Amino acid sequence: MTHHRDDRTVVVSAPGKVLLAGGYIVLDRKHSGLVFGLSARIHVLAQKIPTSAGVHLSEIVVQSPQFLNANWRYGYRLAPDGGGIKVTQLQSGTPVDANHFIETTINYVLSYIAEVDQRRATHGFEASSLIVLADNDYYSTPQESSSPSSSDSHTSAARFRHFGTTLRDAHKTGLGSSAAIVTSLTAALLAHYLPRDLFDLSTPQGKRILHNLAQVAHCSAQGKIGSGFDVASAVYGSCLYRRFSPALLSRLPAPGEPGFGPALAALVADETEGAKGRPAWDCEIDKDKVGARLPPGVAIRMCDVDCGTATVSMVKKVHEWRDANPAAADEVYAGVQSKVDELAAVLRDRNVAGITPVMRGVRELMRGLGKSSGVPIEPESQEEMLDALEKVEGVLGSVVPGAGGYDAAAVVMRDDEETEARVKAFLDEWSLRKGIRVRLMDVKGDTEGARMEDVGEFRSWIQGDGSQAKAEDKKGR
Ligand SMILES: Nc1ncnc2c1ncn2[C@@H]1O[C@H](COP(=O)(O)OP(=O)(O)OP(=O)(O)O)[C@@H](O)[C@H]1O
Ligand SMILES: C[C@@](O)(CCOP(=O)(O)O)CC(=O)O
Repeated sequence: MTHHRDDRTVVVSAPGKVLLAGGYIVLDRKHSGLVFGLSARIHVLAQKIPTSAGVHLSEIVVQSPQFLNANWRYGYRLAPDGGGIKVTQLQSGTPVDANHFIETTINYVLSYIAEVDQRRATHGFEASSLIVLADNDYYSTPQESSSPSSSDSHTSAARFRHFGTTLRDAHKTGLGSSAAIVTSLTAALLAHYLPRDLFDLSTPQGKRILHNLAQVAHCSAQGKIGSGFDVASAVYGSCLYRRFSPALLSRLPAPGEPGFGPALAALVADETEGAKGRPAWDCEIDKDKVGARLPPGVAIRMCDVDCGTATVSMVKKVHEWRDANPAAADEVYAGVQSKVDELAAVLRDRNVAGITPVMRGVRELMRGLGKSSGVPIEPESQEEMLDALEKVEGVLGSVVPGAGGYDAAAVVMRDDEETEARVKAFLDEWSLRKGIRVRLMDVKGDTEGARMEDVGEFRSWIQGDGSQAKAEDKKGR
């Protein structure tokens, strides 16, 4: 097997998201949503698997060391007739749950790479190891488990907690783990296997490739139900987002089918045509309308409510109501859209006094949409809590973000220790009084999207002696 000089050791991270305003309406291309990236990131480390001389491995191993039984091994082969690279999960020993998001992403990304880098068609892919490390706020921490991840010899162990459960039993906090993992895994594979002239995350072209490919993989894994705002913010960070036409993906053959590889590469490169002969990717990702930073002294924080919400059925019910009541729906959707635009404007213009009235307006309209459609977008329990929370000194506004429901709540508040202490005290008291568990997470709104990380910070996760990482680390800067 030929050694590819490009099989670099890399770490890429992508942020979680919070859709502050525009839930439901952003599913319709006529409208847009205001999404912020979060400081909680999912990191993926990609490295070669060291093998002894003469030993040839042909697999990709993915590990998520913060969870039990979270190791997946994949084999891959070239499918005939341009079907791309077909990936299959290999099982040995204890059966492992399939990880649909990871398997689909590897399938799409290897197929893309084989298409754009012709050397791969002849030499194939060397074995690689991918390690997924999620910032702790993605999951509620079980009270009984506070043990650090893996062995204490890992310097980054405290930073990436072991959750003491399988992924299936983990309690997500709703920060968009699937979009962040699909995005960081896509970028890590691209950066590991491709030379820099074909993929460089620091360039606009690199970000476009990452965005288009991650959207396609995420949509496929998710069953094409989302607007894609979460992948857009995982790549670009905070933005005003208008979705792409759903028809864009409809002509792509399924992985393994004849013509899949070339069709995927053309779609990612945006060489296919959409409506009226325009490029197929018609999404709009506007960072200028949101501003490069939050107003000084203002933070977006998240409260973990530790309950789940069934987003898919909520979307279905809202759409049923909209289809049955088009005139009323148009009016509510237009109202929400004007609040989306106003909120983006007050944040961009650093108009701190303007935040409270606009956010109240967002809540009122979303509550109305929920009541009309019979969907608990801002359920009474959340309404009561947010009303009380907004009375805490330093809180500027709050909202049940995204699809709403019983998941996390977002709070826009003064970014100082006194306000944080007051909010924490309020949530402690509220939890006690209501017999629930609500807590302020460490995560904050952050405008940056996917980025290459310093490999040196992840040295303890590198297999072998880490010397390759040291060399790459120097090269990368
Ligand atoms: N740390 C991880 N390691 C491996 N896979 C993960 C990890 N975190 C999430 N995933 C993948 O993402 C899936 C969760 O995606 P799902 O869309 O249900 O949640 P989400 O994106 O966090 O939802 P929300 O938008 O409500 O925040 C998991 O089933 C798994 O496939
Ligand atoms: C309801 C919807 O508009 C937002 C869902 O957001 P979240 O997953 O609850 O953060 C769906 C979507 O845009 O994909």
